[in-house]
Amino acid sequence: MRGDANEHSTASRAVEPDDGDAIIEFDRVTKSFGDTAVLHGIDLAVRRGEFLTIVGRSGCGKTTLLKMVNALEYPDSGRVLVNGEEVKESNRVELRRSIGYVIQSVGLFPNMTVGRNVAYVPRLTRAWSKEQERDEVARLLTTVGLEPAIAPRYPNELSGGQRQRVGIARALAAKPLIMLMDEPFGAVDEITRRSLQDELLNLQRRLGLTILLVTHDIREALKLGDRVLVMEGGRIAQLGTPDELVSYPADAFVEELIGG
Ligand SMILES: Nc1ncnc2c1ncn2[C@@H]1O[C@H](COP(=O)(O)OP(=O)(O)OP(=O)(O)O)[C@@H](O)[C@H]1O
Repeated sequence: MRGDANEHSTASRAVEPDDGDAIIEFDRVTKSFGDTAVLHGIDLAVRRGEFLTIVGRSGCGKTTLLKMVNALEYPDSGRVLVNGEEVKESNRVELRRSIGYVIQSVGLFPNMTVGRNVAYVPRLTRAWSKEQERDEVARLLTTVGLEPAIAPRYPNELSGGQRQRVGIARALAAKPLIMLMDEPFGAVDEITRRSLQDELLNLQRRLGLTILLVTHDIREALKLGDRVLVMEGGRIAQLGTPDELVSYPADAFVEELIGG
């Protein structure tokens, strides 16, 4: 999708919510917490198989936007649709199981081995037989660049980068079509971060995943995103390909972000 000649040619044009290929749609979504308005009428369509990165200052509403996709937050007005179905009307448990969610801080279950962590959702849904479980866990650990031999270890016996990889393997185990990632590489060193980014890009292309990834790091957003959503104060400042953002920043805020 990156570099696609059919990509939107204007720098700040949002995809229309009725885009036929959309897997996630936001339709005039607003959200407040008490007196604080956090999202102001967000219109957004994320395409199937798209890697969308979301960037913006702290508190601009990135996490809230992400949480609306897996029903951790609901809009005050407007609609969020996943696969054409309104999130508000969906079965929350099924929806969450079908969407991978990777966040920086709350990671793995500390009292479970790596293997049990990875197999968590398939165990709940009895998707794997006992024999299958060992093979699938090994395959997933290998997929995210880990030795299958770490399966019996506990999370506190791993490095931060290894834990992040296990978190991604756990999310992948549920065979999600959508992955929501909130600062997934925030706590790892620069070299590990780059290698995790590269592996994630490979995985996304190989599996055709739709990924929404929140980051503070504009370089990460430009590297990973087919499109980048820049948020400012609960609004979309710009939505465009990395090239569009760099060549045609929509306003001074985006320009400063890119420049930095
Ligand atoms: N459950 C909540 N109750 C009250 N206020 C909340 C709640 N969740 C978020 N907020 C507020 O909403 C605003 C947006 O929060 P959000 O987490 O979406 O921002 P963010 O862009 O992800 O920030 P950061 O980059 O710091 O994670 C902030 O002012 C935050 O304090």
